[in-house]
Amino acid sequence: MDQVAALLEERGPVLASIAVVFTTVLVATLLFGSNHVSHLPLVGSEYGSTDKRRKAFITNGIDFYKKGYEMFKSKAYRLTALDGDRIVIPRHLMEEVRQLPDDVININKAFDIINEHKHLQMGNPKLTAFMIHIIRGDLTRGLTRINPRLSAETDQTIREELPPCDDWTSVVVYQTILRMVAKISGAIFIGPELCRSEDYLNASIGYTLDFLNAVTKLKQWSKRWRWIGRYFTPEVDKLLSERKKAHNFLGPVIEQRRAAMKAGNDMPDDALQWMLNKIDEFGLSDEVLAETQLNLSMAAIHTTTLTVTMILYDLVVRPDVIEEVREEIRSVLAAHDGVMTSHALFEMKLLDSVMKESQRVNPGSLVRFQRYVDKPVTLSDGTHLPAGYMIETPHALAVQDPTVYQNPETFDARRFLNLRNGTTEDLLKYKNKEQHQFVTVTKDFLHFGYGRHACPGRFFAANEIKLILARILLDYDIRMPDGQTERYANINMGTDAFPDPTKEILFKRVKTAA
Ligand code: HEM
Repeated sequence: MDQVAALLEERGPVLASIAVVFTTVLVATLLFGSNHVSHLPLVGSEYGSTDKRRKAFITNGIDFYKKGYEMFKSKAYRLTALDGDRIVIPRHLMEEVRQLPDDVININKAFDIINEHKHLQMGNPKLTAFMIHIIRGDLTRGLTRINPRLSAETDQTIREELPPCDDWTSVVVYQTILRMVAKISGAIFIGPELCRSEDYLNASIGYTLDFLNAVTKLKQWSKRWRWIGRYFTPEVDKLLSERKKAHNFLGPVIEQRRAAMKAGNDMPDDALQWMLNKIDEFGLSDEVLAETQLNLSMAAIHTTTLTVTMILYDLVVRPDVIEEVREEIRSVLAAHDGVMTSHALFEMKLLDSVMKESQRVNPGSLVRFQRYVDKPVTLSDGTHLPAGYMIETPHALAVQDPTVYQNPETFDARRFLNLRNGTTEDLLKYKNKEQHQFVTVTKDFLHFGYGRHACPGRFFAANEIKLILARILLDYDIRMPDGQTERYANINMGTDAFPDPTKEILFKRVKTAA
């Protein structure tokens, strides 16, 4: 005892310092350690264990987000989704979060988790980087040059895909628009002949559906059993066999292009060629090139189709809006010698407003900006994001919040037009009112995501959507089937909402003066 007393007397200050440092490290680890999240409130805790919360999320997911939004508008919170705990980031922190580097919040790893890439043999980050490079550098930059072709393809495809419609004719909207979008996009992705082949259409349309089916079915297995569940999920085998078929179709197409290049022929101006021109620079094989084409279709075709279908469902129950939009299209075209140039499309500002309002009212997914936290980080308000967690933001709730947009429950065709030209009060107080355009991403409107990974295809999509809608509205009258006046309800699946793909509307060709 005496020895201990002597030691304490002699080394007391040193031991005390060690104790202070040890305690500080311990407290800091507990508070901000890589997996520490208890400072974030947990929505749904009343359901009990993680497994019970996960099950409750399957049926009440939307309520979880709504509750979290009401309770913690300006604070991050947690909830347990299908793949485990997620951290939901409030709108005001998005400006800060979007600037975090990719090695801190990672979109590719988020897609790996959301889309079950490991089990579906997908998710090559080099391929994704290559595809984004082509979309940004060749497709978007070339839009003004490409637009006349896109416009001609749109006119031709609408004539091909719609029946004659000499009298009122019923059309299944989603299916028809899907083929239109696949052909029109395909004309720019792979060329105007191949995009019309049924093999290409099957690959570009069917593959995405097979992929969505496989992911949905696989997710029904609990996360820890998916590696084995994959072998009992026929939808996964279907996806893999369809991928093989798509490669069998695309392989020879690529070989022919290579042979034509070697022979010094004039080469087409399409995404396949832009890819061939740059693939060596990226050190990728022709096999990966075929996969890149498939991924391009997956990113582009269904997203664009869902958007056009939603807009048509919104418009068909509002004949007065159709008339106003039509007037705008006619007067813009008159000022542009009847040609749908990129500038003419930009001038269709009411149409742009209708498109954005349709996205606001039908946000598709409740959440956006899904990222995987790869390295822990603490935000300026003290919110700690531990590594290994998924983060996201409740976009759908923000765009329907009366403090963000006035009378959010009303479909106001002119909402974004009036915000752009300053005739409505802008609750968001943007200095640059052009931020209310369809293609603009802001922390308040994340339909196309946000930050450096915001959808790179949105400029192409916006042009294509405007061209399709403008041509349909100019050449056809549309109306609901007899006796129906209500907009077709969306189908809710978990936290996503889709337009009903089975619904029909009536088309009749507008008689032009002889
Ligand atoms: C209206 C149609 C479309 C919608 C609603 C849409 C929506 C989105 C969203 C929400 C993201 C995630 C962004 C983020 O989390 O920050 C995204 C990413 C992406 N989109 Fe789109 N998209 C559309 C059309 C297209 C088209 C036409 C293309 C190709 C031409 C395309 C290519 C991509 C790619 C490659 C990414 C990944 C970007 C990255 O990882 O950096 N999208 N899109």
